Amino acid sequence: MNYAYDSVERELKKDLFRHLVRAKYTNSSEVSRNLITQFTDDLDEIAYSIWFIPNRLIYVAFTIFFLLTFDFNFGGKGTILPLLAILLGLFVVLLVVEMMLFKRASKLNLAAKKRQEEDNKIIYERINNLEYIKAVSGESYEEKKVGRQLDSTFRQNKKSLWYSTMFKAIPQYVIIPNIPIIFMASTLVFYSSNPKMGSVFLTANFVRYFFSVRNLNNEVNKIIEAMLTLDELSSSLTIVNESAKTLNRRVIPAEPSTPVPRLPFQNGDLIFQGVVFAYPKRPQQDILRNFSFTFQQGNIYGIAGKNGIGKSTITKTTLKLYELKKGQIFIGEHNIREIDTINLHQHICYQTNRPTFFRMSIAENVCYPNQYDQKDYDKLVRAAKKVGIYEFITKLPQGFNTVLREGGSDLSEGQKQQISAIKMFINDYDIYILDEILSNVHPNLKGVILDNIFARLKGKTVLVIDHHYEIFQYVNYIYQFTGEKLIRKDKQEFLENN
Ligand SMILES: Nc1ncnc2c1ncn2[C@@H]1O[C@H](COP(=O)(O)OP(=O)(O)OP(=O)(O)O)[C@@H](O)[C@H]1O
Repeated sequence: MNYAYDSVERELKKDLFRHLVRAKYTNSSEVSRNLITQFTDDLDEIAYSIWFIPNRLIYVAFTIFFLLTFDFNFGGKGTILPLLAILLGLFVVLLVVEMMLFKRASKLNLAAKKRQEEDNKIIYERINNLEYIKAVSGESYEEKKVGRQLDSTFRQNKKSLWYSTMFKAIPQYVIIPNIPIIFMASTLVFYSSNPKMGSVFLTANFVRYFFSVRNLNNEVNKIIEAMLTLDELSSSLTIVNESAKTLNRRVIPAEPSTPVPRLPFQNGDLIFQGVVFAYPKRPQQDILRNFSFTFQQGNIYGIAGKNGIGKSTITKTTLKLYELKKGQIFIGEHNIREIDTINLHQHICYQTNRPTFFRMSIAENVCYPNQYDQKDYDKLVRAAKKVGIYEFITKLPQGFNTVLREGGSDLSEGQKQQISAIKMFINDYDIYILDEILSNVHPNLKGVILDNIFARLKGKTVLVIDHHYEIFQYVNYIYQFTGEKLIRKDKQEFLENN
């Protein structure tokens, strides 16, 4: 009874978490992006809708016309011409300043929009795959970091909003409204010489000033509103972060129902360029320290190294389970940062001594994240035979359709490793990472399975990480990992001495 109640509660929490992460985060980020885009577009539109240059030229024409109706010889101290020249000069200066600010504002807006789009792309990708990552690897995938990144995007958005406001609104609503004031002041000087025309001119400028100020007021309100909305979104994000922390984090398998199209890779070279990496929990302790290396397609690399040196970390960074501190990782010409995580995992076969299983059938599990197709059944049978698990599966009541318990707790460790190895035969990957595979399989059987596996992996990029060096007889090169570099070892000598 209690158990049932607990599980219902757990399901609800999972749902809530899913909702918070998927819907809320994504939504907030999108709202913020739309807000910025709409706001900057609004400013553009307003700026152009008031005629920009023609509007200012009309001011000049009117000013000249009105001034010409006044006494040329104002007080015998000179002619109208110097005054006209000053007014025109002032006008040109204002126009140039305005145009410069406008240009700067447009540039800033464009940069802000571009940055926003890039940020969003990365954030969406990470959020959308959060559960997937947890499901396939059990890695926490830096939820807190995603939250922090979102917060900083918000702060940046707010900053760019301020910039665009300063650069666009100042010329628009501070300089331009004040031009009528300048005109009004200059009119007053001549008012006595032609009160009738002076009154008309003063009224016209006053009306213009009134509308400008009213416009300014509306726009300021709009800016304040935008700022408040961003603040609200920002605090709702904090709530999401807090809730996420307290919720049950149990792994939920990502839906394998949407087939992700495979991205064509030119080649399967795996390239590390100046990679610096530390786990988010211990940010000061760099595990990969300026690590650069190219694993070439067609070669099998054996990687040895003492415990905790960072061999598996090479794998985790390749699978994009974490963000790098510095540097880049490429597959062929593609920076993995640009590749969707699920898509990336369709190119990399990651085999470990602790494989993950979901509460779904054996067939579905070994095809994941691709979908199992009935017509692949024969392939499945052939693969199961190659890894020595066919007999066992056929004895199960539903064979390959037997649904496993979450984590595969109804299988022995060796059986889990054998079933997981089926993946290498039914899917076609570019890169294979074999991290202490088949460690629980009986040595006699393990030898046969390894023969089959390495026969299958010809022409691929293969990394073999292991402390049981017998497996290194299958590799082309042996390297010792130090955290900074891979040091080449003589294969024969290594196998003889270890
Ligand atoms: N999720 C994690 N958070 C924090 N530190 C971690 C995490 N995973 C691994 N580490 C640390 O990173 C270092 C490298 O771990 P890694 O698993 O890459 O080593 P390894 O060379 O594969 O070791 P082994 O041969 O024992 O499997 C270790 O010191 C480990 O304690």
